[in-house]
Amino acid sequence: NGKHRLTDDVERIVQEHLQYVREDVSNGWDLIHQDGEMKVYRREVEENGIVVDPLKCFHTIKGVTGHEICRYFWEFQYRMEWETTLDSTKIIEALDPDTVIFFQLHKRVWPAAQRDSCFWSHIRCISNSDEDQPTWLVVNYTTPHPLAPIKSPQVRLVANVALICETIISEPPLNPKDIKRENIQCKLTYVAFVNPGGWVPSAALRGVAKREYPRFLKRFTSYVVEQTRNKPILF
Ligand SMILES: CCCc1ccc(-c2ccc(S(=O)(=O)CCO)cc2)cc1[C@H]1C[C@H]1c1ccccn1
Repeated sequence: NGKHRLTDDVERIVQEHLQYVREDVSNGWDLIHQDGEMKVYRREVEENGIVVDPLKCFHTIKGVTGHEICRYFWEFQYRMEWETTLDSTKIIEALDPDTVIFFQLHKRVWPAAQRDSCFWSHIRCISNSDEDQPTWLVVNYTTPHPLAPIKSPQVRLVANVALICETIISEPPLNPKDIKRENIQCKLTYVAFVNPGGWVPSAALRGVAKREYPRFLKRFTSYVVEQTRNKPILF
């Protein structure tokens, strides 16, 4: 794909996430939610009195591929179908076929001021030779943009989010064409570093995050299972 002004930034952040996704959550992370295969962990971190808790979620979803999960997460046209925490979303620039810039208005989290976000969103397939299936990922990373001016009373949040997916095929048939959805599953890791961009009562923000992240991940993954149920498998 074509080189653009953010090519180097995208490469650097993608590589950072590929390192970070391997770090285990044994020390310093609290398990804040578990629901079947979904496990949500959080570290309590404050920067200048602002809660910036990193979040890490592991989930295994039967019947879908990592490419399908990443595709529905990245594509603009599905966003408002699964995202319940947004007032609006739009693409303000396309940098290449796999990298676009979003501008989003987030629903107000009382008593905080309304947040908006502007981030590049990049989707990529990483073929790891030893594994049979490639890794698919999406990274959303805050960036300034002339078409997303910071306008009071909205507060610009700072987000660095990655969705990294592996596809597992159990009992692979001799002919890949015979693979059925009951033989595939996606193992996903979702990491979110969100700085609310201005002071929010820490207890309130921690409560919203503890409720909203599991809800959003459950809703999003269920949405992809529904949307792909009778469609050919996208590897
Ligand atoms: C005051 C700031 C609140 C707040 C704003 C925004 C976000 C947030 C940003 C980006 C992404 S995403 O995964 O990149 C999907 C893009 O649409 C998810 C969540 C999180 C919170 C924190 C509160 C947590 C939360 C988590 C999930 C959904 C909504 N809110």
